[in-house]
Amino acid sequence: MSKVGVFGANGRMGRALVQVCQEQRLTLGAATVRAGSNWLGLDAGEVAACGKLNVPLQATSAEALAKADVWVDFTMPEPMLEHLALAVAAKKAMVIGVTGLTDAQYQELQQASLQIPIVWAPNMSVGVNLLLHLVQTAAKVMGQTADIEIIEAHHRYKKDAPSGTAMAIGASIAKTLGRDLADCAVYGREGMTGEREHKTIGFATVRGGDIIGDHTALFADLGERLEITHKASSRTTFAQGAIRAAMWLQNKQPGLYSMQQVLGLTDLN
Ligand SMILES: NC(=O)C1=CN([C@@H]2O[C@H](COP(=O)(O)OP(=O)(O)OC[C@H]3O[C@@H](n4cnc5c(N)ncnc54)[C@H](OP(=O)(O)O)[C@@H]3O)[C@@H](O)[C@H]2O)C=CC1
Ligand SMILES: O=C(O)C1=N[C@H](C(=O)O)C[C@H](O)C1
Repeated sequence: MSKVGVFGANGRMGRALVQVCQEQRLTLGAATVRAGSNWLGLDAGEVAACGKLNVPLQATSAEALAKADVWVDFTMPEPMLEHLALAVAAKKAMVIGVTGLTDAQYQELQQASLQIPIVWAPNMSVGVNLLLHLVQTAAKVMGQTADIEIIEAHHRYKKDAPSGTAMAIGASIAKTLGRDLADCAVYGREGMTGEREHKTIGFATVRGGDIIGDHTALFADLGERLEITHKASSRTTFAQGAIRAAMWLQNKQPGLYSMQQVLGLTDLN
């Protein structure tokens, strides 16, 4: 069984990942935090409130990477790319949940996947990955006449917008309708915007409190509307998905794999 390593183990998702490793009796090989962090040396299990695991939080380094077989990263784009370079050098598999990547950053991730196996997904929950299929069916049936809007809500601490999941929903719908999301996306509206342009896909972002993550794809036509909504009520759902991906990566060849592949959802449509 692979030993799991967690980058950013003091973060919201980092702590959820340590908890899930403990619940599933997996071996947490190492857990890292940024160099100079106040959390250095604390026990990863105690920080995650799941009991002492005798895994001290350490700074990310080649030495730390050697302690696990597969590394999970829910940090931020820039540190994630630094972690990725270390993983490539050490030939370690990676599960990456970081969102808000620029095109150039995503291309770096793709390049790294020529050398190591990587799962990257903006949302690791089963429900959202199913939703990504359901919206394709809705788009096929209603997408030519309905107005399509994607609404997402997250906690006050979230740094990127729209969420990575909202972007993936938009991309999935646009692809089904033969549209280019870069051309048809509208990110928020203000002032005298004029009437809605029919073939656009709108995005609305809500930020507040401790909302874990809500996403709605709205297909609004004249006389009726369809709303497909997913609401996460715990970060555990994302962490369980990530750990499932980590186990799935065992003995995989280098490549960039999706959560759809991990969950066996690739031939639903
Ligand atoms: N794919 C999915 O299913 C999900 C994806 N996410 C994504 O995961 C990411 C993290 O979310 P969340 O856990 O809420 O965020 P947090 O802010 O709670 O955690 C971020 C972690 O990254 C570390 N970090 C940030 N900047 C740096 C840096 N420059 N160098 C080293 N470490 C750094 C933080 O360390 P420090 O405390 O020292 O700053 C912390 O450990 C986001 O991109 C989010 O969108 C979230 C949930 C689900
Ligand atoms: O930052 C978060 O919290 C989340 N981010 C992901 C995203 O940007 O889609 C997934 C999830 O909704 C939680």
